[in-house]
Amino acid sequence: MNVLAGDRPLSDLELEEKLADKALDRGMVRRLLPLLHPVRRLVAAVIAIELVQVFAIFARPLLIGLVIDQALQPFDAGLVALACAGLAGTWALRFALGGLSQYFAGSAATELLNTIRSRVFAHVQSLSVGYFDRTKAGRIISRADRDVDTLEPMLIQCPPQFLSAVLRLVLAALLLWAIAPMLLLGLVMVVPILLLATVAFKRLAQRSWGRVAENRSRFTAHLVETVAGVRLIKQVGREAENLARYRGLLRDFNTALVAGSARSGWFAPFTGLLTTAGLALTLVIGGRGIALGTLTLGELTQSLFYVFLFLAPLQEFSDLFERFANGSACAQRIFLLLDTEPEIRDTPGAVDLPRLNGEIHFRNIGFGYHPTRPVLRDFDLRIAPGEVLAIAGPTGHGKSTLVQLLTRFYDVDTGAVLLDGHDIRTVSEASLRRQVGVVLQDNVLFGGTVLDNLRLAKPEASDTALIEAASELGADDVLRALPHGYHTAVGPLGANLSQGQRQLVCLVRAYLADPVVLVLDEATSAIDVSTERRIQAALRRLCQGRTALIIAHRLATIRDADRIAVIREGRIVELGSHDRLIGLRGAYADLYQAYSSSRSARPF
Ligand SMILES: Nc1ncnc2c1ncn2[C@@H]1O[C@H](COP(=O)(O)OP(=O)(O)OP(=O)(O)O)[C@@H](O)[C@H]1O
Repeated sequence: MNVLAGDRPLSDLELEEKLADKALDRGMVRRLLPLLHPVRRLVAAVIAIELVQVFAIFARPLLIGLVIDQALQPFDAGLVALACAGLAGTWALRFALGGLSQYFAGSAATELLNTIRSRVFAHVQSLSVGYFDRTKAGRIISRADRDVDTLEPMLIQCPPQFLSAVLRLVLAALLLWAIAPMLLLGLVMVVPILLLATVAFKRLAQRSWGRVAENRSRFTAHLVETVAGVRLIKQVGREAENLARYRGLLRDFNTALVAGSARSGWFAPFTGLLTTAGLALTLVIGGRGIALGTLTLGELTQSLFYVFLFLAPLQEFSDLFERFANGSACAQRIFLLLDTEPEIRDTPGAVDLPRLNGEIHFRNIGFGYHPTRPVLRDFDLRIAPGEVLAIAGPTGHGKSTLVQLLTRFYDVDTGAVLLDGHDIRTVSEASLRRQVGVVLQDNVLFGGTVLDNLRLAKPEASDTALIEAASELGADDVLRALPHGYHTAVGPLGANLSQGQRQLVCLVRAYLADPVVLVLDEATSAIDVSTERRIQAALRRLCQGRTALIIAHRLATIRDADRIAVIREGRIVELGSHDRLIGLRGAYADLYQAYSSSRSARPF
């Protein structure tokens, strides 16, 4: 587990991510736009409201200019009152439309985020087991959760704000031009400096926020691993080291955040400086206009408002770009996840597996999780229909790998896995999973009651049918004795149940699914003698009439098996019944002897 491993080189996947960053940047906008399609009407409504607000904003300087030039000398109370009412009206409009705009934006955000979340979720679920073996859970969670959240400001808030800013900029420029072209020309001098700075800023910010998001996913991944492995961490007393590693990751995150913020931080004061310069220029040019009689006081006052309205959008661009940079960095990471293809998927002509007799053939298999480290070599094993075959052997020699291959969680490198002569790569995954039942060591249960978990295997079954199946397998009295019997909530991943109870639920679940081929990786942890007996009885009943491949850790299971295959370094070294293998006095006899002398319930 990486929680305990400390620093490690980047995995292939992470390197791949870094390389992919650049390539994705180009096509990203093209890929983001379709995401807005379902909420386009809501976004259009927000944009329309923003634009109406812009006109309300521009009415204010016009009204103030009007009062200064035409209602003060001589004083015209009617015009002043009218202008005041107009000003009040613009604010009332702002409040009313502000609420409406929030409502539309909120609805669009909810719909958009739910769509993206569901898409990411569905995609994650479709990925092959190998991806989850290689990728930290926290990294996936960070993408599906926080990265998706970060898309919302970019996709929903940025477009209306951007358009509003552009409109304010253009209108202010036109009005300044209309009052006195010189006023606009003076201001325009600062624009190229601002544009250049904005482009440079966007580049810097995007890189910085990409780094921030990556560092965030690292410490989330560490947190998720710690939660999953908390028992192990406590057991080996590595809390302090683990905390130190977490702090290190937080430090990296904060360093990236501070660097990102520092880079973003200079932009606002810089644009503020340009605004002040713009105001000063307007005052100088406008003051001269008043002195020459080409400009009225009301027009100069209006112009000062327009300077703000012209330059404020340029400042807002910094915030918009920051959100865009942050959002696009997250979008890249989400697209990278969405672009990850499942390694195992149905081939184009995949057919449904017909009802099997149950013959399994591992035909000259070669396989390794990494190309340079083979786990199984020239592995050839035939299991007859209805036969129960136990696999025994030292740890790490490839027993569970056979399960991974038979269930097609991984594909073989060479050779083939055949079921009744069908290469499992040529049949549909769904039909394969229907006929190959699996009970794995970790005995995973989902939140809900015992009945909910049993029903996973047979959704249409009544409660009575589910309980009947448990009785047939001899698990009824154990499950009935739970605090609320079959209605007991099993807790997260079945944590409220003992290991033995969990195992029984899983065996009943497999029984209900009624597969032709059963693959069982026996749990290794200790359980009490009476539960152990029940499990053995349930197992015997479960195997009746099915072909069973059992990674056996218990003596009783091995003895009950029709044949035993002993595996060493990915090859079969002995194959036969218990009595025959004992007679050989070879590897199996040694393993058996080791068990007998240790008197442990789990020799292998
Ligand atoms: N997902 C994986 N990615 C990379 N290597 C793996 C993976 N799973 C297993 N291995 C490696 O493959 C080899 C065989 O593992 P396997 O789980 O098949 O052993 P096993 O005989 O079932 O052991 P055990 O009795 O302890 O369960 C081991 O060296 C193991 O480290």
